[in-house]
Amino acid sequence: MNDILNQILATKHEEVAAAKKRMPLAAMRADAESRMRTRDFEGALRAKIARNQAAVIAEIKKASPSKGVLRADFVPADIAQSYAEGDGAVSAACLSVLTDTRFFQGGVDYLKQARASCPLPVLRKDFLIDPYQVYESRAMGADAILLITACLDDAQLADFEAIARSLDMAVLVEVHDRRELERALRLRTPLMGVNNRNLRSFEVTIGTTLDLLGDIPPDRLPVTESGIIAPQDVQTLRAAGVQVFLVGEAFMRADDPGLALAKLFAG
Ligand SMILES: O=P(O)(O)OC[C@@H](O)[C@@H](O)c1c[nH]c2ccccc12
Repeated sequence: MNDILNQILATKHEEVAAAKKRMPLAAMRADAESRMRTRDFEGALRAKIARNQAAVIAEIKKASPSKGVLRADFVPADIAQSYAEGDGAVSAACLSVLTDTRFFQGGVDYLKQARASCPLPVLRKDFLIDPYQVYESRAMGADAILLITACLDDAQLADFEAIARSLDMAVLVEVHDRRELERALRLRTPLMGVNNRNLRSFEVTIGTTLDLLGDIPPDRLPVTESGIIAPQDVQTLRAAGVQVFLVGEAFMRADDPGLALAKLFAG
């Protein structure tokens, strides 16, 4: 069971313990609660959908444990601007920024820089295992957080969601199979992320989304995550009714990430 997810989670527990020593929970909470209003993450997705466009959550990710470094020339502010501009009528609805340093070479400053350089709502992409990190997410400026069902029990999911809501942040809940989906559906958030990548084996197939789609009730918004590389992937998923896409690698490997986004989602 010493798979990559377990290694990541063990590291997170150490990181959170250290962070609490630097800045105790009460102070972090006060910082989070003093922040200005969030940008409307769900609203930005729905605005694209209302215009009959795909709603793209464009990711800023330097590296990943499965692929190594994806982008050597990594300037988060430039990438964020490129995503926000897109090309012609096609641009990102929201951003996702990796803040994990150890496994994804991300960082808190990257999220701040990306958010400051464009008007888009920003998801903090990390492995949240402690309520402290929910406050920390808002304190660093995040408009939304990711909750990974595989990393959390039911009580934690509900608790973290409640804290996020109290801070006006959106919640993207991530699942990989039917059992996890059932648990995720007990939450209030409509944003149901289906990760096409198995976080334990790294196997990727958009079949995961196609498989689970029928079990997501119409009052929820399915978000397909990972492994969307080719226009054919987008066409297949759109034909099945998917409207929200979380894409990283395909854009990170391109010279101009916003142009790559526009090309992948053209037509
Ligand atoms: O780079 P890709 O294959 O387009 O995938 C993006 C995103 O879905 C992926 O980074 C991701 C999905 N869930 C996660 C949880 C933690 C870290 C990363 C992720």
